[in-house]
Amino acid sequence: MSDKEKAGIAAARAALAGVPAEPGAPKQDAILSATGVRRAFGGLVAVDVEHIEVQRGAITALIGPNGAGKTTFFNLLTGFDRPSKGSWDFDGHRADRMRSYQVARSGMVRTFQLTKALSRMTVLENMLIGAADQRGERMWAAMFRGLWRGQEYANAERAMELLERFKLIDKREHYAGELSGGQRKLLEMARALMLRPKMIMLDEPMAGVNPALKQSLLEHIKGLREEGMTVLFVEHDMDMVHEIADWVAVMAAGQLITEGTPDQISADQRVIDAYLGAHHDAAQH
Ligand SMILES: Nc1ncnc2c1ncn2[C@@H]1O[C@H](COP(=O)(O)OP(=O)(O)OP(=O)(O)O)[C@@H](O)[C@H]1O
Repeated sequence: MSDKEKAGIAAARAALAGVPAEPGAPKQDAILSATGVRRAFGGLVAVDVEHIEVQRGAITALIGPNGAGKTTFFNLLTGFDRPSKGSWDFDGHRADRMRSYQVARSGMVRTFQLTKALSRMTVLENMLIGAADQRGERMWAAMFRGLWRGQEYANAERAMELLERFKLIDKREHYAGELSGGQRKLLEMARALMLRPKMIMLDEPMAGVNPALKQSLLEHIKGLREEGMTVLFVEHDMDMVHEIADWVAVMAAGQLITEGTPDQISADQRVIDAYLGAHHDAAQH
């Protein structure tokens, strides 16, 4: 483990050291703070989170059995769905009324459970599309060709740097559809970084990834914390949660049932009950 990595972990863990292991616990420096977030689909309440704070610069795992509401909560926070009620601040700004592209631009960027890589476009084109919601996509940019071009070159340079870092550089002219599941996950993470986010939200980054690439993905995620980024990820694989999470939040039936360090969470009877109670298949997921 490098010194930089050790320092990153130490800072994140120190910030969380005094935080009580209970739902909604206040954090020393919360980058995200949400209150009263509820989303119902007809009679089904998918999300009903009273309060949650996410510590800046830490890696937080969001776990819970299938159908607990984790993806729906991600969708709400990132503007891909609208809550029935609730409000939240991201990095000091009210974010619950923002559209998804505004959320991304404010520094909260997510990936999806099923990657959204466009299979009939090349890896490099996928990267450039990831940045497109900055200047290029806006109408006015077309009127200032020079500006737009400048942005494009900067984007291409950033894209190449990231492809190098994620070991996808040799694939840049390949169609994304030719990549393996794991490589697609890497591409999705690289693409999210085009926007230089403050917080990155990963929805099941390890699903469908072979063991060899898993380790590499883990290292990339740890690397994000070293750079000062905040990471919030949904994951079923408890080994992975143990290996990289500084903090764990647990959802069940739409609610945040508890929070704590990975060790505290594994020993928590409510968590054991939530997993074993409703969905026996969750452990194999
Ligand atoms: N668009 C929708 N319309 C109706 N019901 C929905 C919709 N999206 C989610 N749900 C329901 O909301 C509940 C929470 O689903 P969600 O996908 O958020 O759970 P999850 O914790 O992410 O599950 P998993 O771990 O399986 O991905 C589920 O009962 C699901 O069927």
